Amino acid sequence: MSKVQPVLEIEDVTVVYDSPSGPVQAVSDVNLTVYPGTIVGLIGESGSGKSTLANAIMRLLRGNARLTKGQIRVMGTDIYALSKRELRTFRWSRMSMVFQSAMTALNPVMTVEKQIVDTFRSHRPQMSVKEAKERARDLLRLVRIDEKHLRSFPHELSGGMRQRVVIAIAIALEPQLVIMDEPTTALDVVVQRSILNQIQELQAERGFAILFISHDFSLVTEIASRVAIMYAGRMVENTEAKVLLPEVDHHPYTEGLMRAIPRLTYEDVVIEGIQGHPPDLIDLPSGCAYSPRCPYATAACMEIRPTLHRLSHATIECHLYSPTKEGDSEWPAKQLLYKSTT
Ligand SMILES: Nc1ncnc2c1ncn2[C@@H]1O[C@H](COP(=O)(O)OP(=O)(O)OP(=O)(O)O)[C@@H](O)[C@H]1O
Ligand code: NI
Repeated sequence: MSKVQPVLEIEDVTVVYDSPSGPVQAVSDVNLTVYPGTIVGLIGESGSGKSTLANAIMRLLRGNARLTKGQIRVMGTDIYALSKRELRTFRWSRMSMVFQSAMTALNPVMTVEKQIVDTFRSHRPQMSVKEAKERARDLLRLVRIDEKHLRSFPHELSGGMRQRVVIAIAIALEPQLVIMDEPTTALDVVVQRSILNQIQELQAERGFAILFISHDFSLVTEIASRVAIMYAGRMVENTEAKVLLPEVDHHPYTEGLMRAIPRLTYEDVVIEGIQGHPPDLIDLPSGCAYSPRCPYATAACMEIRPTLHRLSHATIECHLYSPTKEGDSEWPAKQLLYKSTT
């Protein structure tokens, strides 16, 4: 089998926000690879660094944000080695992003048609206005919006329609990678469902890869084949989605997220949240960032930062899965906890 070139390779990426109280470590030593035509989910609670990582990939870090370490390659190209001009052509034609709020992504004083036509014309100057208009009509049809809305302004559309327009613009130039940062969060459940189906259909038809960001665990496991889990700026686990089951070994944080999904019992809905709060990103603990909340944590976890351990179904950054800890009571062990609780 020949080696498939990944669409996205993130290597040891660290992003810091400078703040008056010190550097905020929003993303720390993150690694991630996305292959063509796949959907990778990125989850983690609010403030875990998901959007910061997305902006770093798109080279959209602004103001006090700095990429201090690492490399990001899209289709083999180092995004940070591109000139400004090269980056402009690269963005939207090779990689694009769907932001959470369609209102901020769209120009309020421009018709839908004009926005799509402009996207084509700015990247493909040789394309005639007539052809760009035809393409705009095709795109709207693709996202199932009546072509009469070509003449609509964003405020004349429903939230769901606006997000469909944003998705249409994101895939207009046929990029190989589309980053979707909470693309349906602002919408009600029914619209959310229909847009999600639409995203899956478009992806299957056009074959682009998606990095799908969400804090909704069940949504992500439904749409993605792999799931990357962030905690306090670190990617603590990268797993196949289909093995996200209670009986399979995962990071304790992933286990906590799984337990936090509402489950129907005979009488009631049981939601077991994760106790405690994420750490202060200005003053990260020296050991495992999750240790203060982790039911398995030992003194060693508080002091020594775990490294990534490769299991057959997942890569997990946790001392539980270190092969060298055996027989050493200093290190956490799952069996002990299971025994004590059953
Ligand atoms: N401009 C900024 N200056 C300082 N800190 C920032 C800035 N922007 C974000 N942060 C901090 O960086 C961390 C990561 O934020 P980020 O928005 O990437 O998280 P997120 O996982 O996308 O969260 P959410 O689910 O709420 O969108 C947070 O602690 C946030 O407070
Ligand atoms: Ni975010």
